[in-house]
Amino acid sequence: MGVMSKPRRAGYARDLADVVARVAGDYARDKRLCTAVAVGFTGLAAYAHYMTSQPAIAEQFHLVQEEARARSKAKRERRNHRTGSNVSTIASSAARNGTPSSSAPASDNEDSKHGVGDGGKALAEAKVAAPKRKVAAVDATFLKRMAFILRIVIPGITSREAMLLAIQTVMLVTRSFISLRIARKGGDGLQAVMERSWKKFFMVLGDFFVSGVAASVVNSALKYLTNSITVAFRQRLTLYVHARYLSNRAYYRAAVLRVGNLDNADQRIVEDLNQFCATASDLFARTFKPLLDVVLSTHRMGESMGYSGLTILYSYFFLSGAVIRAVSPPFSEYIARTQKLEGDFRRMHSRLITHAEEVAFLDGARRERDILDAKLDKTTTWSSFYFYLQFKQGVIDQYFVKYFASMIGWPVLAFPFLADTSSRSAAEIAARYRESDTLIQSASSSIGDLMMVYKKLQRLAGFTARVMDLLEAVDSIHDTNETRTAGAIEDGSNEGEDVGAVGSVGTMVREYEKRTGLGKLDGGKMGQSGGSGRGVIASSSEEGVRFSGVTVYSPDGRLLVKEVNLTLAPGENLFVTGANGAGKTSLFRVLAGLWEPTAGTITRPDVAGATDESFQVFYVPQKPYLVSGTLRDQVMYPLPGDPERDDEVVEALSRVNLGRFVRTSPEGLDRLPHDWADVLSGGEKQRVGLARLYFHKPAYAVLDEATSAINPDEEGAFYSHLGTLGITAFSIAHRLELKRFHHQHLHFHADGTGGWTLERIKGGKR
Ligand SMILES: Nc1ncnc2c1ncn2[C@@H]1O[C@H](COP(=O)(O)OP(=O)(O)OP(=O)(O)O)[C@@H](O)[C@H]1O
Repeated sequence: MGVMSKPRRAGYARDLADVVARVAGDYARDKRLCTAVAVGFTGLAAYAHYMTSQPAIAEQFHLVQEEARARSKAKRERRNHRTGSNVSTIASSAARNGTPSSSAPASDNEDSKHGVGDGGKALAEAKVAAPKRKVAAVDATFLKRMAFILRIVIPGITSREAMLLAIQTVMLVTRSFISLRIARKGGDGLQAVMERSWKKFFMVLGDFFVSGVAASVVNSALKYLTNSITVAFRQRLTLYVHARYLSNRAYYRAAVLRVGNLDNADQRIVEDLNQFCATASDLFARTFKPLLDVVLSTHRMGESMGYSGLTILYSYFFLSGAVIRAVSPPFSEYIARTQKLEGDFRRMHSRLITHAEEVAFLDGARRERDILDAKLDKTTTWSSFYFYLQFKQGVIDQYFVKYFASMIGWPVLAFPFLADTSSRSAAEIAARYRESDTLIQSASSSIGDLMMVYKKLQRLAGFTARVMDLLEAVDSIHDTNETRTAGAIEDGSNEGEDVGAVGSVGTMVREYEKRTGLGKLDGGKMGQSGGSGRGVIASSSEEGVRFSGVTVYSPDGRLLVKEVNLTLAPGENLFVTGANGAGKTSLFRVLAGLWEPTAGTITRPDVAGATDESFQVFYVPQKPYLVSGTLRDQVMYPLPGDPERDDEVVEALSRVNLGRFVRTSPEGLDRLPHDWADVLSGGEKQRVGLARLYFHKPAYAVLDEATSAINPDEEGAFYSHLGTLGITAFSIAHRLELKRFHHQHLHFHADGTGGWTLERIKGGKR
């Protein structure tokens, strides 16, 4: 290319300045537009300034910057220590900076509470050694996670989900072909008008009529299929989680013992899984269709106007896409955080519903409102910040993907026609121009859609992180429990019926971790519950229960009871006393297998016919749990209601003086109020607990202040009936009058040394 002469360059510059001045002048003459723009922009700028200068939102900017700094520092350090021993950098630097680590929010600190004596030390070591969870981002980790989740939601090529995806693929192809035909017919219609051919015009019209019908069916079908895929994915994934969350008491370990760092499990299972599935199935349609449209329209345009202009257009898209992705904030991570805040807010409302009566009695509405408002404030502050970032990013996205792209597309479209020296008729050129115009617009908007897929991907990555955290947590909680079950409790009676099915999934998760090198959650590695888990719970063919040197710590590491030795023959009732918080219930948590003893051995007999631990040691608390269901369901819980056993249910209810509930209600045992907890008085709730005990007739029952709200006159009859049913009672109580129904008395000193005394009760009767 020759060097341009000076006067020529000056001429071009003058022309350019002239064009700019004319465009500006033309714009300025459009008074209405200018006024609207000036007013709108001023309002927007004022609002944005007001929002971003709010201290809470300004604080968010600060925190996010700090986090980004901490993250890149951690990344650098990880690169330096590829061996991976020093992996807690994000958390520690975030903590130093006073910022939460989004990957393991708040719960990092909570974990340290689980340390228990030696066990606590082991936990701390496990925590340091455990690889840090990755933050949500569209990267290799995301792809591995997606591949893993997809294996769950699409279990095989003959599955319903695979079929649905196949039908959707065919529909998407059909939709693209219809679009092509409509573009061609648009050009043909113009040609018919220019040639003044009625016949051709009506043929085009007829074609539009048919294509329109086909397009509307296909469009609706695509929406329907996307929704169906969402539902099918959700069902698979939620069943998968339920199978693990509700086996081996994983829900208890997660909720009460905080194993697995699983916050807001309810929100994750109900909301996040659904959102993930909806985003994933939508993404498929939104990626596949534009991709196909681009390929097909490029091919068609290439035929009519050559490929060189298209190459320029596509290079532009490629480059601007890379730039947009580079300057985009980490929205995936922000979505995960939004979900967490929403979950926290929702949990506070659930608590209010659950404890409505206590709050009302205490007139705690004001305090509750403050708590709820504070949570709302956190959520809305974050959302305002998040949407502001989205707005800023949206301006860049819109301009480069939509408007600047059309500016490049136009000359690409027009040049080949401007330079056309062939003998084609004007009508034919107009028809092809119109067709190419439609195609280039559709290709540009498809590429725009594809570039915007990164946004969807970020959204998906955010939900994927939440979902994968959930899957890893339920798996790790389940696994530690499984190991414990296999190693410590030898009777195998607590194997749930679905454990087999779950086992294969557990293997999948482990394989996934091995393959990907992605670590489990810290809590999962800890292998602890209430104690450090050095003790053993064993079953034997001997009768009775024996505690040998049993030591129990609380989950927050306090010694509750040290080296308890105690043997109880069947039918020998134990009376347990001690100050509040002494550890009375905890000893029986250990007996029931909820917690592990830190040291010692608990031996309990194999109970014939017992299919679950809860049937060996039946727990009756001061405020029994009332399941959602009928009166029959209350008594038969945890078994499902079975009308064939109504006689037994009625007998149990009559024994605890609740027979009138059956007699006075027309629905009898089928009575189903909104919530039994609102219907029954405190004493009646306790009676339901006792009726449940009579119905199940377990070998052992822990009665934890179970008769505190019942007339003391009835307690003699109660203990005597337990004897008749062959139930051995461990009674935790503060009222010494109960002592006479027992044979041994265990007293906890509650002095921090784990001290206790055991005495035989003279003349204890049943
Ligand atoms: N999930 C838990 N996490 C942390 N600490 C716990 C947990 N469960 C119980 N504890 C603590 O363990 C200690 C013993 O609790 P436990 O319920 O055994 O007391 P208790 O003797 O039955 O008391 P009370 O007579 O008041 O019912 C208490 O200090 C309690 O705070």
